[in-house]
Amino acid sequence: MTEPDPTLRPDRLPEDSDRALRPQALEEFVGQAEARANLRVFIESAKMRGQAMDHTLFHGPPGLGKTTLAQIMARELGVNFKMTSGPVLAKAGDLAAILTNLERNDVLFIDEIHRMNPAVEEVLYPAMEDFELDLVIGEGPAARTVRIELQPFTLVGATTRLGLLTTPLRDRFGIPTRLQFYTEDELDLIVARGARLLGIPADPDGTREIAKRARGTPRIAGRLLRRVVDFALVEGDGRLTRAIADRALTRLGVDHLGLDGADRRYMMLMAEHYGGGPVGVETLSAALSESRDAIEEVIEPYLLQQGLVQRTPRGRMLGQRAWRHLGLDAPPVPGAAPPPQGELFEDR
Ligand SMILES: Nc1ncnc2c1ncn2[C@@H]1O[C@H](COP(=O)(O)OP(=O)(O)OP(=O)(O)O)[C@@H](O)[C@H]1O
Ligand SMILES: [Mg+2]
Repeated sequence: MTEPDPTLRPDRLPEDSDRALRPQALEEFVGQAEARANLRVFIESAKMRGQAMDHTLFHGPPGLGKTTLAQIMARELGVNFKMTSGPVLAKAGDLAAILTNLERNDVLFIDEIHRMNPAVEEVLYPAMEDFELDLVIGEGPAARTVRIELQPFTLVGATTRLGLLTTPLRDRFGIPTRLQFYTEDELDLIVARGARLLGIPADPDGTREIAKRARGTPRIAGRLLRRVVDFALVEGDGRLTRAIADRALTRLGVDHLGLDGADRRYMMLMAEHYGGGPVGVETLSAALSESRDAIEEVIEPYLLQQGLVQRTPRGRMLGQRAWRHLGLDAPPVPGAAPPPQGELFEDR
């Protein structure tokens, strides 16, 4: 089985740390209109009050802008941005050290907050609630607790798996914000902006072609843009046209819905081996040699959003649209009316 091209997956790659395409201000951030409008109000209000903004949780599939929004928040609030992640905070002391070093109203960003060690999470509760830290000094009978006052701060958490957050942690976020997949129009704006920043002239139907095939995800849009620019420079005349975009994306294995090899393998497996389902995620995971997490976090959210796959209590099912996309006939549903198109008693 060939490995999927990492360009096409929303997972993080080193090239994402390239700041060129990352929006720096809320004004520049395209899409997520509702979240953006609300954040604007909460940021302005915190500034007017001179207080730390309420703790904010961003959740949603990878590559939709959680980290970007956290950085923008700090910049708009005019405070420092400190960043860490759940798996990195091994001991309670690691988090305590970070918290005691925060300045007034700073933003502390904890990525993958669902992967925090429970002992570390306990430290976070009083810190979030009362800006206090309870530290245990010494061991055994001599151990005592000291309370340390912290500067007020804003915790910004990010997670791709809201369901894995403990209830007490989730309840301590005043501003939970779900990020949605982007529309084609929004991605078109993002790609056009990216082309401008990369200094490449672009036709409107060239950027549109990338937007259509970016799987609703700005991170993928940015990567596809870079690859199309490579083709435009080497095989075209340096202009991002629809023809160049189509040729580049087809060469990368991105189909016209933006699905890549891993998406199609997932759908084909369901169609050919399980009659379209229902089939359990563990079974799919074993058959595809993909981790269950990768299937649930990376592959499925977009397929679900597009109505290509459905989640049922008995497992995953292929939608009608997926059968059509794969160019296959869906099996007849027992007891259902025959399909409207074609002859009623057509001999098949
Ligand atoms: N609204 C947007 N407009 C333009 N570019 C965006 C937007 N949102 C995200 N991006 C770009 O997409 C890339 C991914 O964004 P980001 O790293 O913030 O995603 P994420 O949600 O934190 O992903 P992960 O779950 O993997 O951490 C970044 O390079 C950023 O420049
Ligand atoms: Mg991130």
